[in-house]
Amino acid sequence: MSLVKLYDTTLRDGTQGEDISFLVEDKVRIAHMLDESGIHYIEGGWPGSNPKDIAFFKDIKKEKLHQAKIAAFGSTRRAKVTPDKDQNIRTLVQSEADAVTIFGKTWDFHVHEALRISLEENLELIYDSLEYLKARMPETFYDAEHFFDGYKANPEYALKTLQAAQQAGVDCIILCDTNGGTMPYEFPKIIAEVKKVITTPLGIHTHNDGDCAVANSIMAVEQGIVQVQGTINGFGERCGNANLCSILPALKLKMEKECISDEQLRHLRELSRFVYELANLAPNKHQPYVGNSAFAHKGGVHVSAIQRHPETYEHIRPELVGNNTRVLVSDLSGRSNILAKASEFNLNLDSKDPVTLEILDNIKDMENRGYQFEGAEASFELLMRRALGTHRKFFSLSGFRVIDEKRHEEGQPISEATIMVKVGGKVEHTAAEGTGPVNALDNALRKALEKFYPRLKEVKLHDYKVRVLPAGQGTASSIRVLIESGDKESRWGTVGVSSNVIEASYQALVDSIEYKLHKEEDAAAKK
Ligand SMILES: CC(=O)SCCNC(=O)CCNC(=O)[C@H](O)C(C)(C)COP(=O)(O)OP(=O)(O)OC[C@H]1O[C@@H](n2cnc3c(N)ncnc32)[C@H](O)[C@@H]1OP(=O)(O)O
Ligand SMILES: CC(=O)C(=O)O
Repeated sequence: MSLVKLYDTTLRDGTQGEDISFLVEDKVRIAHMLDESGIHYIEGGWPGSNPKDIAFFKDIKKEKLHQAKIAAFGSTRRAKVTPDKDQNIRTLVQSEADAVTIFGKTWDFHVHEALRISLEENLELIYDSLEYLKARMPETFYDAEHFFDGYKANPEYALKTLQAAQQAGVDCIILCDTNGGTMPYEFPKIIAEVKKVITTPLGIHTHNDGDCAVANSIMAVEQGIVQVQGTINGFGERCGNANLCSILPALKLKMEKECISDEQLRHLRELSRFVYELANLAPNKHQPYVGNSAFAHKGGVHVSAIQRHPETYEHIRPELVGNNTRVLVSDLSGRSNILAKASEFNLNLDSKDPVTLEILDNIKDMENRGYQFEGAEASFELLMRRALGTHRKFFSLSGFRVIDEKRHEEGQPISEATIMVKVGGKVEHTAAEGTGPVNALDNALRKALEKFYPRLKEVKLHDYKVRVLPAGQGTASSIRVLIESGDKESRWGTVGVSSNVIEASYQALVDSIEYKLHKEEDAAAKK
């Protein structure tokens, strides 16, 4: 197995992505996580850009990392100054990073248009910036910006820029697909031409504008490239950078390259979610390898087959990257989906039991009426319990009333709910206010029930989604409400459907409460 060095630029190029920003403390936490995950180089930022990035390099010096090296990023010197006078180059040296990476121009068009200097002057910029840094930094890398576009426009000049970097003695020359439009089939020929004149180790840095960043990085590794740059979750400028969460398992599991350990790979999903969390973004559920849907099976035929052998519809074992197989329930289900779910919920169900078919028919009918169980597994579990006769009715509703009152044109409406419930023969009548009618109803219902079931206090409402179902009846359309609730241990989803948004919300709220009460009862029975 040959070694591929991983170079993460989440903290630099990743933050060039729209909506991505990290505090210095977040950057330090992410750096620790990347270090534990076996990443060899962590590009922490551009110290010549802003005080936050300078602070990162200062703070990270105080931290103990296991093996990762910290790299500082910048550009070649400005045209009219020598490296020792160039503020950007000086801050790179002052960062005291373990490695430095600077980008320079490869594409003659960029030299003319962006720098507005001669081609010869650009070669001088590259050479003497790198020579200066090489003498002062432990390791020096050169990002050949727009290498592939530059090569296609003027191969002779593009190679001359790489030669200037090689003459300055850099440790690695990184070929960048900066505009992200190069196609995988272009890589073998271009890299073979580079290797004819460049003996310095080569790296790859790709962007995802043509949706080929991961494929292009893999092609480059196939051509003998030894450093792969990318970001966690593919964060980065425009459409993002090459996604290391896809490249890592590809290198390890498909190409058998030495890069990180099996144990580190098993934490890949955790790493992905940690970075989403600190970026304050919802994880992409369809993300390959690490997303919630990456190993989620919906079609009945698929579910039947994976139960016989997982490899029928899974390209790797999900556990290898810290993920797991999921079975979804919908109108595309067959008996296998129902049986898999029953076993997941510890419910006894046999494939020959007529209840299995009854549940399946019920789901298909309900999905036709607008219910959706994919995001509402708790409602589905309750539906199964009802069919199996193991559902317990913890309370019954005697009635509720919700009032929304707006007293002035400019004033906020006031919402109030009253509810009457019966619990074991006792009647409870409560009222509560809320920030809206559904919140008021939720507050009143909990207030009434918490007296009997105090552990309901632990339940928090995490998400509330309303979807108008496409029946074309305007404000008289059917409404689907999906609620996500949770306690200290877990989260669960419930669903309600009605032409009345309050009724749809009530159904989803009641399912959420009943699910929690069943969960508590089952846990108590186990003890
Ligand atoms: C492909 C990449 O992702 S490269 C990284 C891009 N990332 C960023 O730009 C984020 C951080 N950038 C910044 O904070 C700012 O742009 C700074 C501090 C670096 C520079 O700010 P300013 O001095 O105001 O310049 P500005 O942002 O307008 O950039 C244009 C300048 O960069 C120069 N420049 C661009 N690329 C290079 C290069 N490779 N080498 C030297 N100079 C360069 C241009 O010639 C121009 O200088 P001029 O105005 O003197 O002609
Ligand atoms: C250097 C860099 O980030 C790029 O070329 O995309």
